[in-house]
Amino acid sequence: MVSIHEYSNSNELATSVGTFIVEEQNKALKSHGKFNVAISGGSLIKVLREALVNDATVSSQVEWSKWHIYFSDERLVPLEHEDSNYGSFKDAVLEELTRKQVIGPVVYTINESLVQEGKSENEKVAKEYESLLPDEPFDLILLGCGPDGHTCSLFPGEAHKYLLEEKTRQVMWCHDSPKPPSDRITITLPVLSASKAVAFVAEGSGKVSILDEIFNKQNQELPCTIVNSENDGKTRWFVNSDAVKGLGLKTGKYST
Ligand SMILES: O=C1O[C@H](COP(=O)(O)O)[C@@H](O)[C@H](O)[C@H]1O
Repeated sequence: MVSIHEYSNSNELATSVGTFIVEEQNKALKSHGKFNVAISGGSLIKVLREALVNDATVSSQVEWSKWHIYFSDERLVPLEHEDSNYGSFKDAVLEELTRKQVIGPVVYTINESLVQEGKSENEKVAKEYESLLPDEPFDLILLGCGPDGHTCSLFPGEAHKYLLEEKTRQVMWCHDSPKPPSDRITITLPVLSASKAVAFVAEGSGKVSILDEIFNKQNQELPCTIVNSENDGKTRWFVNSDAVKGLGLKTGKYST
C-alpha cells in the first residue's frame, strides 16, 4: 500500500519530508556507511532547502559528508543554466553548505562538455551518467509529480513510451520532452523499482486533477501511477491539503 502523508502547512510538510529523509539516511549509514540518494528538480528543490537547510532540527541530523547525491533526471543544459536541476540544487542547498563551511556531499553531475552538441552526444551523456550510478540499489529516490503525471523525465504518451518500456538501461536520453527543455536524461523504471525507498512530494491546487487520475482513477498510462504500482509498500507521498482537496483520499501524517 502507498502511504499518503497530508499537511495543511508547507513548513510542516517540509519538516516531515526532512524527518523521513534523515530516517532513511540513518538506515543506510547503519547498513553500508553511506547514503545514496537521487533527487528530482522542479518544486522539490524548495522543499529540500526548507527541510535540510532551514529546519534547525532536521539540518542538525544530516550527515552531508556521507551523502552521494544523484539526479533522477537532468536537463541537457549547462550546469549554471536556470533550467539545470543541479544548478537549482546548488543555488538552494549546496551554496549554503559552502557558506557554513560544512563538508558537503559527493554530487554526481552530467558531463557538461557534451551538452547541446547533438544526438550522439546526448546518448553519450546518458551512458556516462549511467556508469556513475551506484552498484547497489538507491537508498532513496525523491520524486516530483508533473501536472501531466510525469515523474523524473518519464512522460506519458505514445511518443515517450520508449522510456517507460525500457527494461535494461538505467539511464536514458529523453528527447522531444513536452516540457522544455527538450533534451533530458532520466533514470528508468527498473532503477525506481530496485530503490529501497521512493517518495513523491506534490503541493498546490494545480495537482488536484492529476492526483485524482493517479489515486482514484488509477490511470495506468501515467508514469506516477506506474511507479506507485511497481513500488507498492515502499512508496510515500507527501502532499499538502490543497493538492488533495475534495479527492477523498485516505491520508495520515508521517511518523517514525
Ligand atoms: O521537469 C521536471 O518536472 C518534474 C515535476 O516538477 P514540479 O515542479 O511539477 O514538481 C520534476 O520532478 C523533474 O525533476 C523535472 O525535471
